[in-house]
Amino acid sequence: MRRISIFGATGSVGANCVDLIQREMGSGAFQVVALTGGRNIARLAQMARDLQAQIAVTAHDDLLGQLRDALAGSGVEAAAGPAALIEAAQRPADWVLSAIVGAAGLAPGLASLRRGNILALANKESLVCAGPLLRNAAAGQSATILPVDSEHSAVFQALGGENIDSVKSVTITASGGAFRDWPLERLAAATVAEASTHPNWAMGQRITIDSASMFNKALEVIEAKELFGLRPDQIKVIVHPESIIHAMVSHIDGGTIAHMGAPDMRHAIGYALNWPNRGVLPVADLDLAALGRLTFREPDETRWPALRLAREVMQAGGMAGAVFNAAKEQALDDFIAGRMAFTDMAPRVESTLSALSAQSGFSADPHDLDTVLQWDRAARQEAAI
Ligand SMILES: NC(=O)C1=CN([C@@H]2O[C@H](COP(=O)(O)OP(=O)(O)OC[C@H]3O[C@@H](n4cnc5c(N)ncnc54)[C@H](OP(=O)(O)O)[C@@H]3O)[C@@H](O)[C@H]2O)C=CC1
Ligand SMILES: CC(=O)[C@@H](O)[C@H](O)COP(=O)(O)O
Ligand SMILES: [Mn+2]
Repeated sequence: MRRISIFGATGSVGANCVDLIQREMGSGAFQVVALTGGRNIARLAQMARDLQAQIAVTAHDDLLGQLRDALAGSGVEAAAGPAALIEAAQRPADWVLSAIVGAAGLAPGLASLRRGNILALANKESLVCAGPLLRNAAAGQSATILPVDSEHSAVFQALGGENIDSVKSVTITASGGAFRDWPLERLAAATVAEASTHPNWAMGQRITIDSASMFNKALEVIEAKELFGLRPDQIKVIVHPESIIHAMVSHIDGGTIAHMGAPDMRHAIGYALNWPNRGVLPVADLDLAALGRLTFREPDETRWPALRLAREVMQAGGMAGAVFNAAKEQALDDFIAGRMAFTDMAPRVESTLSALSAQSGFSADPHDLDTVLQWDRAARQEAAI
């Protein structure tokens, strides 16, 4: 029996995980400790009831009353606010899913690693902001970070525990997102609704827009560096519109191992949930003959400047990742609110990186949570319109 907690249970990744757990209810395989959410109180309470969680936590203090009412008579504890999220992360558990969106996922994920749990990490932003902090926390407690992001789960599986020294390069695939085939001159007028439609994956709105701008892939390149200890020049991106191959690991002996599967996050989540074993998952089998062919193309960095920015961020090191992510989150907020054009997001992130680098370089200590959060705040302020 595995004790599990899900941070960001009400989101797209969280709900996929809840779906997998629900299918096992009654088998005694899992005991649910904590489920957390944000504003979707009805969904959080229903999940907590269905999974008989010990505690349900909303990130928002002002929603505690609503959550308590929704859980009345269920026996599930209710709590609210950032401190309650940390307290939930510190509860004894064997496996914790980090699926809050954005840098807000960093502190609970860190608290969970410091408790020595297995952290199944969908929240790529925390590695981009504070990779060394998380890696140190994991090493100090003999805790494990398991990738849940589909490309990184694919790399992990393709590596199969082999020595990273035998790896020549790692290629992660990019669908190209909503605007892959749009004429460049149309992009400035792209609407939020248009950017919020993904060709292959069903995901939350923020990551879907990040796929269209390729900021998602930019974050993932940095995530790959932090997770696998790769040099920046070893990490490649290729546009693969079908999203069937998720990543490829190329070895020094000329062999390349590709990981393939239907674009369904329940594979990567379920792989982490069953690790180090494998279990049957509700994921469609591949039918390659029906697919007919798989296609690939080089990413065009005029269309997707975020990829160049990711390389510059890795080169700069230190707090550049935290600034990059925070500026991107702010620009995304402004795009979603209608204050910024789609094509202004990357220039805004670039100018924020330049401004903060000019002030003090990026050389602060990335091993300290408060310092990371200070840089995050400064970057949001600088990036805001
Ligand atoms: N969706 C996908 O398939 C994939 C997602 N990822 C990564 O996984 C993470 C989650 O993505 P996704 O599921 O799409 O996101 P969603 O927007 O669907 O869900 C986000 C979750 O985080 C909660 N939340 C939002 N803001 C806060 C906050 N400030 N504090 C605490 N909780 C908060 C939401 O609560 P509520 O909705 O109740 O307000 C919800 O539970 C992201 O880091 C993303 O990059 C990685 C690979 C694939
Ligand atoms: C499912 C997943 O892992 C997403 O991060 C996905 O990769 C997004 O698709 P893009 O390749 O369009 O960014
Ligand atoms: Mn991904």
